[in-house]
Amino acid sequence: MMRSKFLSLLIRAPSVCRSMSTATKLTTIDVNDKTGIATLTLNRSPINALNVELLQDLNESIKEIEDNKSRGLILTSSNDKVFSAGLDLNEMYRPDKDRARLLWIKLQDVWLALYSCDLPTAAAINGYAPAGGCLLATVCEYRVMLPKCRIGFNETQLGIVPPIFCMFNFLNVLPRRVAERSLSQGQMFTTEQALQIGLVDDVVSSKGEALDKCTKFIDTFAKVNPLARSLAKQQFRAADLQRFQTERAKDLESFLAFINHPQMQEGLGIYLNSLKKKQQLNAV
Ligand SMILES: CCCCC/C=C\C/C=C\CC/C=C/CC(=O)SCCNC(=O)CCNC(=O)[C@H](O)C(C)(C)COP(=O)(O)OP(=O)(O)OC[C@H]1O[C@@H](n2cnc3c(N)ncnc32)[C@H](O)[C@@H]1OP(=O)(O)O
Repeated sequence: MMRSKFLSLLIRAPSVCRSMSTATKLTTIDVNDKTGIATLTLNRSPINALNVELLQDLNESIKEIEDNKSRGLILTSSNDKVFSAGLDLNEMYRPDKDRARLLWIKLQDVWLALYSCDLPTAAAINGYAPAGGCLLATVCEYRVMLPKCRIGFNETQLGIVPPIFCMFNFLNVLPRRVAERSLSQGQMFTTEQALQIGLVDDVVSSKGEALDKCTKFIDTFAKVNPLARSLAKQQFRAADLQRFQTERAKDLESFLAFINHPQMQEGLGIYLNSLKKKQQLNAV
């Protein structure tokens, strides 16, 4: 009797989360001991702009989660309004050349690590996800998003050619025609539009609900052999990965040439200024 009561208490005990990363990092990992699923949280205040250090921490966290044999990976943000603002424009404006090179290499590494990740991946998009933010969300296999946010690749609106990995992500998620049009127009979608075109799988009203939906998605693989699942995923993605490896060095040089172009620098300065001005206007 005592034993069965003890057992039932154990069964009903709330799930316990273990933290795997140190507090000094710009990412945190929480592994739910009950589900075995790791939640990887972007934690660079104020807007999770992707600088060298955040990308480095993301790479290390993804590896840590894979090495610890988690059952799945959920990507989210600690900010309740912004999932990620994309690349940190300050790393590209009047750049330190070595850091700019490192920035792009680390972005490529993060994309590669998530695109080829052995685990099922899901994004709980709890805020705005422009450009690099959209890259992180769409590299995952499943997405849920909070209402009244925006997501998309706005690169062409900024005069930037979206790199090939943006195209791979969109082609995995959207019909080809929609992917091509939205990338070439630099469209930003509202949450509701994103749901309508299939850019996100579901809309939820809170971050907690987003994490629950992502957990449920990862649970759909519970009875599937992990090796078979992972190899099936690799099979779908192999051609993109091969093309990426062939073009990665050229992609890096194009990025560096592009951001070092005087016109691009002028445009970036104006854009950064307009973002700051927006805040000044809000304060008036
Ligand atoms: C085949 C071969 C091809 C090779 C390819 C070749 C070349 C490719 C070349 C280049 C590719 C470069 C790719 C770039 C991808 C990117 O990710 S670029 C980044 C795009 N991101 C944006 O445009 C987002 C802009 N920001 C916003 O829309 C809003 O800030 C927000 C995210 C919606 C948040 O709004 P919120 O109201 O909460 O905050 P604020 O707007 O007040 O911002 C706070 C603070 O942060 C500054 N800021 C905003 N975004 C960025 C950013 N991305 N980087 C750095 N700083 C940013 C903003 O200025 C405020 O600053 P403060 O006033 O000083 O506090």
